Amino acid sequence: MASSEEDGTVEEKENNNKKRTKSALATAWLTFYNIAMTAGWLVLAMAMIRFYIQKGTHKGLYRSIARTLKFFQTFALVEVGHCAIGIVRTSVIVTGVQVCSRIFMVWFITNSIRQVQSEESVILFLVVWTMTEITRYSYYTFNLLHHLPYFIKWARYNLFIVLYPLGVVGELMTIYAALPFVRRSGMYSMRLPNVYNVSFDYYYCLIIVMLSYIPLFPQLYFHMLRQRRRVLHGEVIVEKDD
Ligand SMILES: CCCCCCCCCCCCC[C@@H](O)CC(=O)SCCNC(=O)CCNC(=O)[C@H](O)C(C)(C)COP(=O)(O)OP(=O)(O)OC[C@H]1O[C@@H](n2cnc3c(N)ncnc32)[C@H](O)[C@@H]1OP(=O)(O)O
Repeated sequence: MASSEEDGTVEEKENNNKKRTKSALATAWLTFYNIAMTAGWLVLAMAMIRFYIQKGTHKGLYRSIARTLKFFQTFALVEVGHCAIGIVRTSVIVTGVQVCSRIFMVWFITNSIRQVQSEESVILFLVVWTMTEITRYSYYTFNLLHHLPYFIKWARYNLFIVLYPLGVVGELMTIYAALPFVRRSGMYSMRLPNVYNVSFDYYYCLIIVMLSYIPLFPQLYFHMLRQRRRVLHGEVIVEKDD
């Protein structure tokens, strides 16, 4: 009897130790990840400012930062993994929609369609993304280190009110500007007849993507408004499971 109680205690201790090691590892990884991402987006901000000061135009800016942007935005896919394995308390779906829509914008629109790279709308979403990500990743970093300055917390949960819609405007205008080039070139499309007997039109796919902002964006925006109430005003919010 005594020995089984002792066994139970040893097991509990081992489990607690495992949990502590797991959470210390997770915290170490998240701290490293958030510092790297803050640095990455800061590098992008500096590169954009330097380009504009030197050239006095936004034309060519996208090409000059394309590699860094593609790297850091694509790396954000790791965040879907963070949610899936439970090391951050965020919905996989919310994070997945946010990250995938950005990756789609970078790889399948801006990177693929050279003609849109000099549009003002590209600069709009680039500036907005950069401001958001520097704030967001530095918020997570300072929060993990338990030294969160109030202005970063304030910026994280207030700036999005304006930046989120502005980013959406930039993204939608860029996709809209891409439509004529996509239609003319027939890129990423498959016409019948072909060996697979499948037809796909990227032009209509882009229209569907644009329309999908109507149901999806409000969900992301209201999610952030709920987070804002929870973090800044201490409201207890019960989120539905994924
Ligand atoms: C393939 C075809 C695709 C077609 C797509 C169709 C379109 C769909 C529409 C999409 C529209 C998107 C538009 C968008 O791209 C435009 C812009 O982004 S403009 C710029 C403005 N944007 C923003 O402000 C972004 C706001 N969004 C986000 O911050 C995140 O993406 C979001 C997932 C929404 C964040 O939600 P989350 O629930 O994570 O909020 P919190 O930051 O408050 O975090 C909750 C808790 O988790 C902890 N956490 C999260 N991540 C980390 C991390 N990396 N390290 C450490 N801790 C982390 C956080 O601290 C919170 O913890 P606690 O609960 O303890 O406080």
